[in-house]
Amino acid sequence: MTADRDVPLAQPHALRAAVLGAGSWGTTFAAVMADAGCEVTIWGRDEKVCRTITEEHRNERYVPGVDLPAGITATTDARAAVRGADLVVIAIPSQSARATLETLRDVIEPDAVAVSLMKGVELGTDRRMSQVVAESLGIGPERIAVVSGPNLAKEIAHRQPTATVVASTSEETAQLVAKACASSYFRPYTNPDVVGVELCGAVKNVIALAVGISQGRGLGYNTMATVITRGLVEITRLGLALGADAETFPGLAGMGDLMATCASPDSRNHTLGNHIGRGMTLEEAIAATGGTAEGVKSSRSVLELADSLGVEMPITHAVVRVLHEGLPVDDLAALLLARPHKAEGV
Ligand SMILES: NC(=O)C1=CN([C@@H]2O[C@H](COP(=O)(O)OP(=O)(O)OC[C@H]3O[C@@H](n4cnc5c(N)ncnc54)[C@H](OP(=O)(O)O)[C@@H]3O)[C@@H](O)[C@H]2O)C=CC1
Ligand SMILES: O=C(CO)COP(=O)(O)O
Repeated sequence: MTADRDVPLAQPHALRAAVLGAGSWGTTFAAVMADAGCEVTIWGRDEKVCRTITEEHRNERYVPGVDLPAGITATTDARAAVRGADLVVIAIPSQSARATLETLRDVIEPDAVAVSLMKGVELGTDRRMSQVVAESLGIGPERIAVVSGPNLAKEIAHRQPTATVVASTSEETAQLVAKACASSYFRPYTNPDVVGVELCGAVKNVIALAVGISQGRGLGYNTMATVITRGLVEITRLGLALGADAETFPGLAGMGDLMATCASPDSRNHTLGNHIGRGMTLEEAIAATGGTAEGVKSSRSVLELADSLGVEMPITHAVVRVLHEGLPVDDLAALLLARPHKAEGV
């Protein structure tokens, strides 16, 4: 059995964490870890954002209206943030992870654990983020964890309760990271299935784009339920081809996150899809959405990965055709349904 396992709530402790990324999830996860008793330093690119986090305990640009724990500091010096950190948490767009982490390879502590919060697949290499982290920081899988689940930052920033999955091939590492983020409103479960948990996080963004596009075209809940359900099937198919555990897909990182992202108007992927469905160009939709919608780029790398394994992903394929190959949005539904008869199932 490798399903999500229960983890007792952590006692406060003083792990030192560096969070790379002062965006909505980096800032929110920093607050989660501070609430769990960690000493947290955020690295951000914007001097003003860093100053207001440290001095006013606010990040109005990315987490408006939220008072952050007073102990969190922020700096524009990534190397200073990482030096001495027990945990290096990465919350920047997936496509920028490799370049950023390579500059920190020589300062990360020899026993530090890297924690990926990113939900994407690298373009050009089709690597999952834990693979990018391993290659760019030069560390083994036992020092890497992935955190993924139904974790819309805006809700968590307001301390609304949710659960998540901490995945690592090392149970010790998974437990460490789970304890570093466990609180009364944030409930981690551990899972050794890094491949499955990461794929779920990356591909659900693509499925949320498809749901958003359908809704933007005025299609209803039957269509939404069909896309979500068949979306989970194609995520599962890809995951199994990559050696993931079948039990991960109906869990928090799979069905849980898929539901949250496809249903919430706060999801950037869902929102961006909606803009496309209403007739915006991709550039207009990206600008109107703001923030990182990972599915736009990862739709292509996920499809490449699937093609390389001979795995069919019709919804992902349709999203790629609409976003990147000029297929009119009105043809999306037809493309999803115009497939030869097959029995239901993976
Ligand atoms: N928001 C959410 O609810 C959740 C997000 N995630 C995942 O977390 C990751 C980060 O997302 P999120 O925080 O929401 O994104 P945001 O768009 O809110 O913030 C992105 C952050 O990354 C920085 N950044 C942007 N481009 C680069 C670059 N080229 N190099 C280095 N830093 C860069 C931004 O800095 P600047 O402000 O200077 O541009 C900003 O600090 C994504 O993979 C996302 O899928 C996972 C779970 C929940
Ligand atoms: O991953 C998320 C929720 O778990 C956030 O989704 P978006 O990136 O679409 O906002």
